[in-house]
Amino acid sequence: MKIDLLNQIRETNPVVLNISNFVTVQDVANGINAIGASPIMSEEIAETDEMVGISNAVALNLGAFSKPQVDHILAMGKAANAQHKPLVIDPVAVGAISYRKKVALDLMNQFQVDVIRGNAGEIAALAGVAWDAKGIDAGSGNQDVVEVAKAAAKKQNCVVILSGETDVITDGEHVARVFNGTPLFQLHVGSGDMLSSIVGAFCAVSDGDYFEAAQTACLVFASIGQIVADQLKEERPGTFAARLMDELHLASVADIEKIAQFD
Ligand SMILES: Nc1ncnc2c1ncn2[C@@H]1O[C@H](COP(=O)(O)OP(=O)(O)O)[C@@H](O)[C@H]1O
Ligand SMILES: Cc1ncsc1CCOP(=O)(O)O
Ligand SMILES: [Mg+2]
Repeated sequence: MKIDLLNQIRETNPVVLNISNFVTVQDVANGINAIGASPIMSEEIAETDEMVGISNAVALNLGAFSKPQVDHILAMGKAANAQHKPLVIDPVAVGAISYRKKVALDLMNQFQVDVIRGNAGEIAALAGVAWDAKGIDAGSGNQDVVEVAKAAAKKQNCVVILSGETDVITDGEHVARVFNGTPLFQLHVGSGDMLSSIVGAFCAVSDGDYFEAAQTACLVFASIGQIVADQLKEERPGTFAARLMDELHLASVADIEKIAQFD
């Protein structure tokens, strides 16, 4: 685990280009900014090549797309591949809505993603494993999440992050787990979207080791959430969200090393 990648983000301020969703766009932009990278959002297909050209990573969020946006997402994924920019996808609710699953799989047949970041319900759907997903949430299932994540990674030939109480990160062979975090993340819509784009920031400074970038992003994000939760005496979702932004900016590598739990 190379927690020092956090300092590299802060030193080099990489540009993370996002197709976001209207629900969480501001959280995602501010989350990227607070951790030390530079967000840019796009909603116009005509600017795709130029946008990808100025970016150090591309994050595609499938949270609330319309048909024209699917064309835009496709163009963005293809441009990221053509320009050798790291590509992350967040397949929001593909476990709950069959149309979304079909669109996500069609897209991933037409470009190669480097990292998929989803919750258990989403990753199980992409792996073709039975799971009872619930809307944007993970839902429930009794399959081993490590095996689910590995199956998805092998199928899509990329790194997969299956996030949750424990984050599982795998390239289909190697597996890492992050045990930090807080259930307060579940009380803030957009936690997963923020993580996915922050994974993009870590990929941008990773020299092509996306497995390491994905692990480190999970450890840093979950640990920062845990630091905030430890400051609160009770469950306060609003305060959690505001302080999460503060700590994304303030937390040091040493702060994270003190509480990091992973294998
Ligand atoms: N029960 C939990 N305990 C600790 N951390 C959690 C828990 N649930 C989610 N997280 C953390 O919340 C962040 C967002 O993940 P997740 O909730 O799985 O995404 P999504 O919002 O897409 O469903 C991750 O950093 C994950 O580690
Ligand atoms: C509520 C909602 N509806 C469509 S996208 C979205 C946000 C999902 O955010 P996250 O997966 O990060 O909780
Ligand atoms: Mg999500």
